[in-house]
Amino acid sequence: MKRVAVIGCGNIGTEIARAVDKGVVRARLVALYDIEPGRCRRLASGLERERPLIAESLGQLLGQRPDLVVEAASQEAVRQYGEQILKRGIDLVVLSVGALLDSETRERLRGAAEATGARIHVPSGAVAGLDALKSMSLVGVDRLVLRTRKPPRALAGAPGARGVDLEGLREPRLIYRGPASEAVKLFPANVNIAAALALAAGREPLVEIVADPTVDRNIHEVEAESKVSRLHIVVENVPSPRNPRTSYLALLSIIDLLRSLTGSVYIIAG
Ligand SMILES: NC(=O)C1=CN([C@@H]2O[C@H](COP(=O)(O)OP(=O)(O)OC[C@H]3O[C@@H](n4cnc5c(N)ncnc54)[C@H](OP(=O)(O)O)[C@@H]3O)[C@@H](O)[C@H]2O)C=CC1
Ligand SMILES: O=C([O-])CC(=O)C(=O)O
Repeated sequence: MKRVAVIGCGNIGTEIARAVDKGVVRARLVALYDIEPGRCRRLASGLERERPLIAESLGQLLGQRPDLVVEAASQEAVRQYGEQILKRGIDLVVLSVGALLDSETRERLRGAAEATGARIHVPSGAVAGLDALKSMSLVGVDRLVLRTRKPPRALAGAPGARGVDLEGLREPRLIYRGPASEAVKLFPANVNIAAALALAAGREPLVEIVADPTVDRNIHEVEAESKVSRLHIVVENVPSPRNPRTSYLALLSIIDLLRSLTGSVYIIAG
């Protein structure tokens, strides 16, 4: 069985650990790491099958010889640890995909991966259509737009929503319009999918974010045009139970990716 280690013991790290513990992902969970080790201890205490090492550093985590490391922490964590993991020849699943829109970080990680043959994996998250976008990118995507509509509480705390009276909103309000590379800095926990779209399409989407008190779902609309196809996809997602920012579909897409990477049947669809 593949050996998996997780960086970040918050919402998503917890879901991943539980999925491994329950056998939904057939792998061994060998190490956990977080800035705050107490979070890893709490998480590990709820696991039944195997107690992973609570690492005090990245070095200790890598000492457990993982085949795969999942970053479920922050864009900063991708910048801090990504290169060292890949340089050891270990595959990396990046959830804070926004970090990869910074060209310096992306090229550093790409260089490390190419040097060792390790791979960087990005989940499809809360959207669909990455498969078609990747195909369209072979002839060039001429236009790409992501319109994200979330209930105000899902946007609370984002640097880009500072100064907006989210609680007082009675009607939908456009609170951001601009390039994906800026959107992922201003809304780091809300539009990682903008980065996944950019990587698939080979160009940045224009991102619009609407705080909408009339909806209870996270809605993502993708429009793309190339000379071979026009794409229009709308995904209406139920928020995940523990974190309204994250769509439940995004959690499932991460579990599904891990099942593909650790199992013997590999269906490539994203
Ligand atoms: N690709 C996708 O589809 C999606 C990706 N995401 C992204 O995944 C990441 C995890 O999300 P989520 O689980 O909800 O976040 P949480 O905040 O619940 O958990 C993240 C944990 O990682 C810790 N952490 C942050 N930075 C570091 C670091 N440099 N080194 C070690 N630990 C660190 C945090 O500590 P502290 O709180 O002290 O910072 C926290 O305990 C986020 O970046 C989020 O934006 C989210 C949804 C969908
Ligand atoms: O889950 C969602 O709706 C999208 C999201 O938070 C992200 O991509 O960061």
